[in-house]
Amino acid sequence: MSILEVKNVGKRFGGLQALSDVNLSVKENSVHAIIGPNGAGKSTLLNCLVGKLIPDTGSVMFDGQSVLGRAPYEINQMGISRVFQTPEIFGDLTVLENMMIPCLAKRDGAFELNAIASVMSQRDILDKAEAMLLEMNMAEKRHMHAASLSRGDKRRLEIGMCLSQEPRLLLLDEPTAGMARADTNNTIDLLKQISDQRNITIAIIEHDMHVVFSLANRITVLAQGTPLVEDDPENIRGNPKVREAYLGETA
Ligand SMILES: Nc1ncnc2c1ncn2[C@@H]1O[C@H](COP(=O)(O)OP(=O)(O)OP(=O)(O)O)[C@@H](O)[C@H]1O
Repeated sequence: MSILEVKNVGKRFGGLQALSDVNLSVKENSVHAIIGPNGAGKSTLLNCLVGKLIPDTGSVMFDGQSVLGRAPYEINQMGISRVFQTPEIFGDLTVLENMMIPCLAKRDGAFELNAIASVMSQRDILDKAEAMLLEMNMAEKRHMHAASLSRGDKRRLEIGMCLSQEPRLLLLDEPTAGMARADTNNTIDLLKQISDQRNITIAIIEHDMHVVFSLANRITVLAQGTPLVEDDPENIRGNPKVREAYLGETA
């Protein structure tokens, strides 16, 4: 069963047709990668899924409900959580305080940063944040300032913060961009663990084919704003159309 259905989506920026006739069906509990050369429209598509952009044409349905016209926070509350290319964490707060923010937002629907101090004593929020840090293998770093974490750990923290909102669909925009190989491999292992142990669907935009083929069980290739092919990884790997679209990029 599909949890996300994109039908005939088009998006134009002035004279540039960034997306045209995009159809995408993401199966529940799958890891679905969206790949394609630079400028293919991957980020534009992702932005259409989370309410940052409104497509000119087509529909985007999540779990049977349209996301179009809804604000990003409403789409988030529907169960779609997004991890950005640059980690969106609060560098001046500790790892634990960062993790408490989405736990608070999940419980209360909103949060204020200065409320963190007063909720340090609230057992349920603290317990939830600590449990998530344990799951993310970051418990021993709970009192470090988030700014001092390695790139891989910042990403790990941000993924944990997204999961605290208990999303059904996790969207990842190049989660390993700029990482050293060791951090990339740790992130792959973390995402595998999340996919195996949680009732969650993952959609990932990624340039690193090592990451794509390590994680994805379905791949959509975008080229010039249109899906070129959607298939299982083993069929994508040797597809001549995909190789041609990448024009020498590793596919
Ligand atoms: N806000 C915007 N205004 C004008 N043009 C835009 C805007 N956003 C994206 N574009 C253009 O739309 C096209 C698709 O861009 P997009 O960022 O979606 O591609 P991408 O596949 O994510 O590329 P990359 O892999 O380099 O991140 C590009 O030609 C880009 O320059």
